[in-house]
Amino acid sequence: MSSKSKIYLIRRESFSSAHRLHSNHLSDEENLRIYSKCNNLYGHGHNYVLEVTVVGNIDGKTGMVMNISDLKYLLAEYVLNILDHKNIDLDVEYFRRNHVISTTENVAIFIWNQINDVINQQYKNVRLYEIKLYETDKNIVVYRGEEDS
Ligand SMILES: Nc1nc2c(c(=O)[nH]1)N=C([C@H](O)[C@H](O)COP(=O)(O)OP(=O)(O)OP(=O)(O)O)CN2
Ligand SMILES: [Zn+2]
Repeated sequence: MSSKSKIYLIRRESFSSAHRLHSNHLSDEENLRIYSKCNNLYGHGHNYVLEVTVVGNIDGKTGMVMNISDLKYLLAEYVLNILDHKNIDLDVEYFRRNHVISTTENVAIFIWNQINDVINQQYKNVRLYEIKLYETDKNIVVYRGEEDS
């Protein structure tokens, strides 16, 4: 027996990473003009706060949409172990290999892509709804997997 109530379940995690905002599509002058202090050669760091929201119905047998502990372990394996205490540009293959600019927008999309398929494969009645990523208290990005048509 499952309820039809649609529940949004949120897990908050934090991680510390270094990065440098630098685009291979821009000259050094343009990089400095656009990214200013964030383009400093040896980078800088952030204590990111991540809020992952999944949505689903309550399972009548467990009273849960999914066990938040399972979400915790999933985030540890696919996100935190990869990003925490790393240099995003140098240590994270997706950013290093593809020269992806490590803006909060691109890190949020990376996190979505890291866990969306895993959640869809492991949980029939749950889907990933939102990645909310705080680069600082004031700089926040929300991504819901939407693509403009
Ligand atoms: N669209 C984006 N703009 C900027 C990003 C980003 O990821 N997406 N990132 C940065 C830099 O990473 C920079 O480090 C932001 O830090 P900072 O300027 O210190 O953050 P605050 O704005 O919170 O600092 P205050 O000076 O206290 O306002 C820049 N832009
Ligand atoms: Zn930064």
